Amino acid sequence: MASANDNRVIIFDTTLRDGEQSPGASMTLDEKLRVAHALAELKVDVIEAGFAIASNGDFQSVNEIAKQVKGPTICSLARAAKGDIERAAEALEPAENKRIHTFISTSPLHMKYKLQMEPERVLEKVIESVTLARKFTDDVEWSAEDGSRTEHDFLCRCVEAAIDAGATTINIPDTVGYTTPTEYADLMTMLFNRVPNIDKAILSVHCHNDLGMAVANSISAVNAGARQIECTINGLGERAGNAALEEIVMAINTRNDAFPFTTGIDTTKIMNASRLVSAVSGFVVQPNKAIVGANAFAHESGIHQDGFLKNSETYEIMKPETIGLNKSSLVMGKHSGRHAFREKLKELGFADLGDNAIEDAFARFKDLADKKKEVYDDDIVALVDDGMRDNEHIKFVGLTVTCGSKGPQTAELELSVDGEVRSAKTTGDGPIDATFNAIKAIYPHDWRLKLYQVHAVTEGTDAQGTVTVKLDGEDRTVVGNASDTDTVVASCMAYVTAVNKLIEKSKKTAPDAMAS
Ligand SMILES: CC(=O)SCCNC(=O)CCNC(=O)[C@H](O)C(C)(C)COP(=O)(O)OP(=O)(O)OC[C@H]1O[C@@H](n2cnc3c(N)ncnc32)[C@H](O)[C@@H]1OP(=O)(O)O
Ligand SMILES: CC(C)C(=O)C(=O)O
Repeated sequence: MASANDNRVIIFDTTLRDGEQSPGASMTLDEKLRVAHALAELKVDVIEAGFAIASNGDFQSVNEIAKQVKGPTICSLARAAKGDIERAAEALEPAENKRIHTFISTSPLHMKYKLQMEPERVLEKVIESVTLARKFTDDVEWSAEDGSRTEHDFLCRCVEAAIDAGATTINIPDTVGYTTPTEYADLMTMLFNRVPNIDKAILSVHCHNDLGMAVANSISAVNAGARQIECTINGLGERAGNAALEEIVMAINTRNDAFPFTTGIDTTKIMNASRLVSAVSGFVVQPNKAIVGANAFAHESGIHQDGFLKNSETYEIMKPETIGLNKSSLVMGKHSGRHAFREKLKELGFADLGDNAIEDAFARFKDLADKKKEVYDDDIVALVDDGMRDNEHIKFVGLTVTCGSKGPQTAELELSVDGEVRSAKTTGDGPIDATFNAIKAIYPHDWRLKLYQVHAVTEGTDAQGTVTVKLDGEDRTVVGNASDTDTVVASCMAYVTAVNKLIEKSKKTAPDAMAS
């Protein structure tokens, strides 16, 4: 086991206990098991699986995790109460490695108002609870709840008594996220200096984020000799949350010169764990969240994108693969420049576009970016394709539709196919369906309509309707866009654009023998 003499920091994950205490974050048994397996893959050292006395459901979760999840030590929380400790022991019974984590408040405020106990009674409870827990396992953690607001003399007495009673880990929580990095480090130093048997236990920290300092406080305590950090995925937890596991681990990993410690964490599993916890807890990760936010490895500004493309280290201090992300993303928006635009075009399969076509498309991209928050890949494909309409095999000539409640809805369509005008008159379930049927009658194909979307680009009854059509070809999906004040005409043109793209693509991929 790690001690203050070596640099290995124990990662104690409490996503399933303190994380689940976030209002609205309750998880089902199945969800908890999935998270526990993800935590084992991440190689956390300890999983606090729940608070066994809290409910039958919590008991069952701890018990199933203890049965099924191999690798990490499995832990249950318990108050300084016989029933809590016995229930925790029962739930943990099947675990290969089990820990009972018992706690009681030690600050004057908590003892007086919450527990309504004299300090001497609290001290007795510390000894009784740790002694009882040790009957079930050699691995007992004792926490001084509200430890950072506890009087030093009393804290030292409690810690010494807990270690004497058999606690192997001593946790000093900053329960209400009140401490500061320097103050918390000094508290650790004070304990190392004043508690005579402190070398017989690992000193642990558990920080809340009420002032946004949970990660800084945790690392500062490790600098002062603590060797266990209690944390959660995505910083989930009571109120403003707990210290975020991914931030702690990546701070140690990235700034090992400043924080010369190691953890057992497989960082490539971080993203997976983060996404899972977000999905099961329903707590969306904010886009600008460190490490796992959607923007943590995304660049939109032209100057940053240019620097990043020349050397990613100009704007990235970590490699996305380190946390299990495929790659960084270049987000295209109004702040993007030509370097990123060219790169995006290459990514989208337009590697052979000439300089003029790129300039032209870039100008149209900037116009679009002024109107839209983010320009998606499909938008870029559509605007490049719009500029290449010269390659059209099928051209729109004219359309008349009859619609209304008396039906049937009919479309009379004229298209020019490779220069020859063809027409068809068809019915359908509404004017759009009738029109699309007419296109199929003129140019028969099996391609499937994947998406049909209409939105107005201007206001009023004369608004331009922009239609997006996605067609699924044999090996490629294409998008066709078109705008017109007549939505049915725009729909027809968007569909025809998509058909033209699939014809172009199938020509390019056709074997020579067939082409000749
Ligand atoms: C800082 C933390 O995160 S601590 C963990 C917080 N997590 C939770 O509370 C989630 C699970 N909790 C629960 O399900 C319930 O609170 C239970 C089952 C534990 C207890 O429920 P109840 O018996 O109804 O008690 P209730 O929650 O209303 O009050 C807590 C009682 O525990 C006492 N208590 C609180 N902490 C401790 C402790 N560490 N050791 C002993 N007693 C404690 C309180 O003084 C209070 O006692 P009282 O009933 O004599 O006044
Ligand atoms: C029970 C302890 C560890 C806790 O969650 C806290 O003090 O925040």
